[in-house]
Amino acid sequence: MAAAAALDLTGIIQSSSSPLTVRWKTKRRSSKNEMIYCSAATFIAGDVAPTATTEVERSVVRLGIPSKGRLSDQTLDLLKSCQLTVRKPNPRQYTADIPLLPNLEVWFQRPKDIVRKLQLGDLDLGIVGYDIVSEYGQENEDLVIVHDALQYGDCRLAVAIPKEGIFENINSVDELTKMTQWTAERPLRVVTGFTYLGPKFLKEKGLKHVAVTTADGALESCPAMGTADAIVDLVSSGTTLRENNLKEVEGGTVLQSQAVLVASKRSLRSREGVLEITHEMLERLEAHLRATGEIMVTANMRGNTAEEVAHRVLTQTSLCGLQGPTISPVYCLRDSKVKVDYYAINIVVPQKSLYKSIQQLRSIGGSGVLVSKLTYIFDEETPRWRKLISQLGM
Ligand SMILES: Nc1ncnc2c1ncn2[C@@H]1O[C@H](COP(=O)(O)OP(=O)(O)OP(=O)(O)O)[C@@H](O)[C@H]1O
Ligand SMILES: O=P(O)(O)OC[C@H]1O[C@H](OP(=O)(O)OP(=O)(O)O)[C@H](O)[C@@H]1O
Ligand SMILES: [Mg+2]
Repeated sequence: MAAAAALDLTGIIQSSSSPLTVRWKTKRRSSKNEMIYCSAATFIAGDVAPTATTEVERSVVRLGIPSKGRLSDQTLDLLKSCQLTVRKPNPRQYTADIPLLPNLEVWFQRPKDIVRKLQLGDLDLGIVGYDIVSEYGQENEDLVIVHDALQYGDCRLAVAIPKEGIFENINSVDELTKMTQWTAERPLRVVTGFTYLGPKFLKEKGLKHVAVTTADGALESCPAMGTADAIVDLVSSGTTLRENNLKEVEGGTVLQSQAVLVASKRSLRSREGVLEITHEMLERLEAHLRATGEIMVTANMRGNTAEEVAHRVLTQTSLCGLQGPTISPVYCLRDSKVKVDYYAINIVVPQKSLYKSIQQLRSIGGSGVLVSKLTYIFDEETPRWRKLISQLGM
């Protein structure tokens, strides 16, 4: 349900042949009375999907990242871990750059505006929650998920109802659908910030008499206030639901979400440099995320041959590495002769089994154990890149 909007033209910035390009702002009648600004020609009323507009001439590639909220710092941290540190001259500035990617501009935007601006052609790439891509992208064919699992911002969009009262014995969407008290006159009142996904899901589940309203935050308080019967909101740990006497219902998960890298197919196909930057970002993100939680262990071990040492190592369950251990001779000079008494072992092990690995190394004669963090693990060409290329028809 789109919020009502009042159009307020603030000044014509370009008026060439056609179409007319204007700068405008709308004031949404939402609970926060938020202002939405956009530099494009098409007017977006409330949450209606934007349509393509005249694009601003530019040669740089643009990446949108969240300007605030929980994803903002985590996105900057992730990019930094991939050596893609964002350099922002001052906190109130909305643009920044990444020294390693000179042809890229970083724009700090609200998550929903990132998705809108991707569709308008004002951004080429964005990092936001999958929930926001789904809600504001509304299955737009131009949007493509480049990396679907950046491993932060984990949550799900779910239906929740009060634990007690008329819902005491209702524990699934099926049971909710079968409740007889919802009628055209007294529908199930659902409050949600997801006014596209929420109603669509409830309709697909067969709920007939539903009245959806929207609010921007603290939705969990609505049932207790008496302003809604149920909510469709993001759930992560479940604490907010629990603290507000609400419960999720079985079969009530609308979608699972985490931070994703999303792009405009149009940009990838036709804007110079977008595909190359996307490839580099994807490679770095994948290699970094692959390395997260893994560590490199190096140890010395006495032995007669590399094979003999390898045999000892490979009999231990926590010492098998990614593809097996790398074992190399350690040379020393004895009686003017080059000898090999020790072998160096390099293995990548999961961080969570570090102590077990050290114990196993010691048990087979390992000493001088060094442990180092890994920045990247680059595999062969990533399946995500191949998938993207095929989605682009390239
Ligand atoms: N409790 C949560 N745990 C993990 N991720 C979450 C949680 N709530 C939301 N998210 C994810 O983080 C994104 C941003 O949420 P966040 O609440 O930080 O920003 P916002 O709702 O846009 O801003 P605000 O709440 O300040 O208005 C969401 O779109 C979702 O993908
Ligand atoms: O399951 P939990 O771990 O308790 O997290 C869920 C809560 O997190 C989000 O709210 P947020 O903190 O962003 O506040 P907001 O409603 O103001 O956006 C979401 O809207 C839920 O209210
Ligand atoms: Mg929030």
